[in-house]
Amino acid sequence: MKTPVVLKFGGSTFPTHGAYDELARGLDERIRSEARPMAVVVSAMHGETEGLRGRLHEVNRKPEAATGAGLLTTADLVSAHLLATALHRRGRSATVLAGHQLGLTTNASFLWARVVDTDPAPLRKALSEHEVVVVPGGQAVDGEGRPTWLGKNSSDLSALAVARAVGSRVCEIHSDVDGIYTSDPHLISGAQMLPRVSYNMAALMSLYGAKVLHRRSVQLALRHRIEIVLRHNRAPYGTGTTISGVGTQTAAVVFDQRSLVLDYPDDAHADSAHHAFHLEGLDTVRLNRRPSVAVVGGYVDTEALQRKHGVKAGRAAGVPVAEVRGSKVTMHVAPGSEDAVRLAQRLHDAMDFPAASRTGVRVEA
Ligand SMILES: Nc1ncnc2c1ncn2[C@@H]1O[C@H](COP(=O)(O)OP(=O)(O)O)[C@@H](O)[C@H]1O
Ligand SMILES: N[C@@H](CC(=O)OP(=O)(O)O)C(=O)O
Repeated sequence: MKTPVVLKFGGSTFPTHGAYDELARGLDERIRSEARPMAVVVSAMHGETEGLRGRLHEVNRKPEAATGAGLLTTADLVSAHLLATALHRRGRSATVLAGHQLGLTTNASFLWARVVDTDPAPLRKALSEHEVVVVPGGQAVDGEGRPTWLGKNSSDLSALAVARAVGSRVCEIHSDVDGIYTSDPHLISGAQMLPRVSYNMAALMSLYGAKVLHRRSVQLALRHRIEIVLRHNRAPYGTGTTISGVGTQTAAVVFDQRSLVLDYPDDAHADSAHHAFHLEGLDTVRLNRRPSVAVVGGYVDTEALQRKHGVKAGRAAGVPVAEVRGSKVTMHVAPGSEDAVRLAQRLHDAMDFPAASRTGVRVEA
């Protein structure tokens, strides 16, 4: 079998049901030109996962984690089947490999599970029998076969896990932006696309909230030397950033309006909270100039987690904005999410980017 192509399409690809046929058309053309089997990881339609979370909490305000994982991951499964059926309509042979069929086994940390074992056999078999294998992002199972979730926005991680399992040297991640920019291009004017970014810089930027890439997916790529190519999710699927071992020193202003800084009475309390969040598999940053922890990306019940670990609850202090200059990061804290955008714009305006690269910014909303 030829080495499969591994592609991921994020939730922003599917604003409407018509988008499944549009993508099926693009994949159909690619199969015709490349004649290689294709593994396509897809995320849930925009808003579906959070819609399910809302429904879950309406029925039970404190659901068990295993139930959360079982329910929330179904949104991506719906998306996978919609893409498969769109491909069938175009005469392509496609199948869906859900979490329980995929060969990814995780620990039992149901909502932020970590992969502990990968069996490539199911993927290889499916790829030898079908032109396209569609994989719902974020899904896996624990050692007892119970559904687990790799966490919020974890389809990128699924894509890298699939690339690793099938031996692909490249994984293409498609989103509503064509690459990593010097700041969120939808919020910060003058943000510039970075054509080549090193694994370390990409991991650092995603740790501080550049949500175009999931941090653990970059770590997996680095460990197995898989190149990540970021592309736009609409035809002609323009390529922006390539992430590999090579990349120039970068300046950037990174933030996510959902992130939160928690202040603690002293360093010891902040350290315990940071440790507790880490044990839960969450991305948190311990600020070094104050007894605080930044919980990056939101969607976390920080109070419940602190209670679970017997940690004194931190006080919400605002939204972290990271000023990155090479490997040096300065953390700023904005009082609210709108202030974070204004602060990020000011910091970005003050950065000295070469004039030539101010042109050529490609963002399609
Ligand atoms: N530095 C950055 N570079 C590029 N995109 C960024 C950056 N910081 C934040 N983003 C945001 O990441 C978004 C893409 O990630 P995401 O919403 O998870 O897409 P998808 O649903 O396709 O997976 C973009 O719409 C952009 O607003
Ligand atoms: N169900 C996932 C889908 C996902 O990973 O999203 P995206 O690829 O769009 O970031 C989530 O909402 O977390």
